[in-house]
Amino acid sequence: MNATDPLRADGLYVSLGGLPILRDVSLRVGAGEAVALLGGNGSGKTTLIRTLLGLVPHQEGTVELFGEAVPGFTDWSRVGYVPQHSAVAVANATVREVAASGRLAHRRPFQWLTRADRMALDDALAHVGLADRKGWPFGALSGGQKQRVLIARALASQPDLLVMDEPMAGVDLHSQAGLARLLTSFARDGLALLVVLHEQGPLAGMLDRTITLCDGRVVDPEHPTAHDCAPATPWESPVGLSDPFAGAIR
Ligand SMILES: Nc1ncnc2c1ncn2[C@@H]1O[C@H](COP(=O)(O)OP(=O)(O)OP(=O)(O)O)[C@@H](O)[C@H]1O
Repeated sequence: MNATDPLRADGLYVSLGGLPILRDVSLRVGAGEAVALLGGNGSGKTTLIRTLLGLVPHQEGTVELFGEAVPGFTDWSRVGYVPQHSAVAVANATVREVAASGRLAHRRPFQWLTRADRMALDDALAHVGLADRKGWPFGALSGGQKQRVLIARALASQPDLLVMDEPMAGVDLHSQAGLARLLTSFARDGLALLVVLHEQGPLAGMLDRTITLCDGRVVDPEHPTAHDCAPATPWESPVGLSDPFAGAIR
């Protein structure tokens, strides 16, 4: 265990709207480590990463980024965050403007982009294969392209820790494989990665560990059945029809 791990959380409890959402959650991500956060719908994955980034307050426990307690941590240029793209609505901004917001923690307010800013931006957009879409309105992109812009935004900050919430959602298989190769090379250079996934998919080969949440708790890999968190069974029609619209009035 290293006191300056990019990310550490111990004994986190979080409630929202009076309901317990996270219970006694502890985890760490070391430099160069790639960790996947798995779990069913509503198990608390998004709440956990938002708590780790100080966006949701925790009632008990501790969070540390690079050895500094959250809240109180200030060096946000070291942290990249890719939210679910559906959570971002900036229809009138261009692709470049959205990606440039990833450089804010490096810059003074109201200053032009420096050469270093422009190079980091161009690199990030090239990495996600969107260099030729710089001037497009963000709102005109497909869901998968938006997701890639948000990844570029996080990469533009040249982070030491990258936290991603379902980055592959809506991204086509070819781009997923490209992103997996990119993240593998960044991890080799020391990037710490925490990524929420529904399935490991193309990232499986680069993951060092997985952490599974069930009902707001980390599932103990030694006793995985301690809570009833079997994967959800496929949806079945109550009348036994395989096509959910088969009984609709036409
Ligand atoms: N602001 C809120 N107020 C009350 N309850 C909330 C709030 N945000 C989330 N929750 C609840 O917390 C639980 C965990 O939600 P969360 O979004 O963290 O799960 P998740 O594992 O990311 O789910 P999914 O895979 O479907 O995205 C859910 O039951 C959700 O309804």
